[in-house]
Amino acid sequence: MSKLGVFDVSVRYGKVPALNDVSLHVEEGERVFISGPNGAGKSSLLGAISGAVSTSHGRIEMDGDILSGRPPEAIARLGLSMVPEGREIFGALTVEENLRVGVGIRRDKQAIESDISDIYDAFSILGERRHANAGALSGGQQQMLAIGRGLMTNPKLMMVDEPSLGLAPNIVDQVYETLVALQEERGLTLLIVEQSSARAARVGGRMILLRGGAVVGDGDAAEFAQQDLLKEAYFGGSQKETAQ
Ligand SMILES: Nc1ncnc2c1ncn2[C@@H]1O[C@H](COP(=O)(O)OP(=O)(O)OP(=O)(O)O)[C@@H](O)[C@H]1O
Repeated sequence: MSKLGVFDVSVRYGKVPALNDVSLHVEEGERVFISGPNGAGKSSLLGAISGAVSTSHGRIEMDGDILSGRPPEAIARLGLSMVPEGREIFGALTVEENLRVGVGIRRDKQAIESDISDIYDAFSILGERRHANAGALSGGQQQMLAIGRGLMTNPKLMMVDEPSLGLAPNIVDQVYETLVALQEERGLTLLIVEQSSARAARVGGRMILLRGGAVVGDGDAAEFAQQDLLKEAYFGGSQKETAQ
């Protein structure tokens, strides 16, 4: 049984189709990048899995439990965590208050403090700034906080929507390095929206390419990066879709 199974899922916004019969499987402990041009349906896919977006067709399962039709809180309780695009941290709350926002759903209250200290170990800047308002953090620090908050529900599967967005390349390196280390430590399964095949190849993992609401590719991120480099060499920057 796969960790995550998406079976023929469609999403529509009124008359606008966003996903058309998408099927994919993610195995336990895998790191899978979802890539594709703007409007391909990447955020809609993550929204459908997390329960934030309704599906018009199909079925989604995690560890054999059917997620489709359940509200986001119930899906979070089953062990799925979502780090949204734009991070959605609470600027007027402190770093530590942000980390504690989602912990109400946890049953293992005694593990909360040790998880907070693990997050401060992984992202030391968050520990140093634990009493600062989150709104005063840099973009990279806010991304680290969003990931930290995503981990506070002790998920089995974490989805991260465009962690690179708006960050300088060296900060993106730092965010990914820690994300990969945390994944290995915790045996997490990761699904990450990442536009850059080159970046995904450097981090390493599998890549699923969406276009027009459909899966048009599934393989090693390094192969996609290679194809994008070739396309760029032949056609120049105008043909690039996933290379950056
Ligand atoms: N709330 C909404 N209402 C109407 N249409 C929407 C809504 N959200 C997304 N869409 C449309 O659904 C399609 C897929 O959008 P989605 O945001 O899932 O793609 P994406 O690959 O994540 O794009 P981006 O990289 O720009 O974030 C697009 O045509 C988009 O315009």
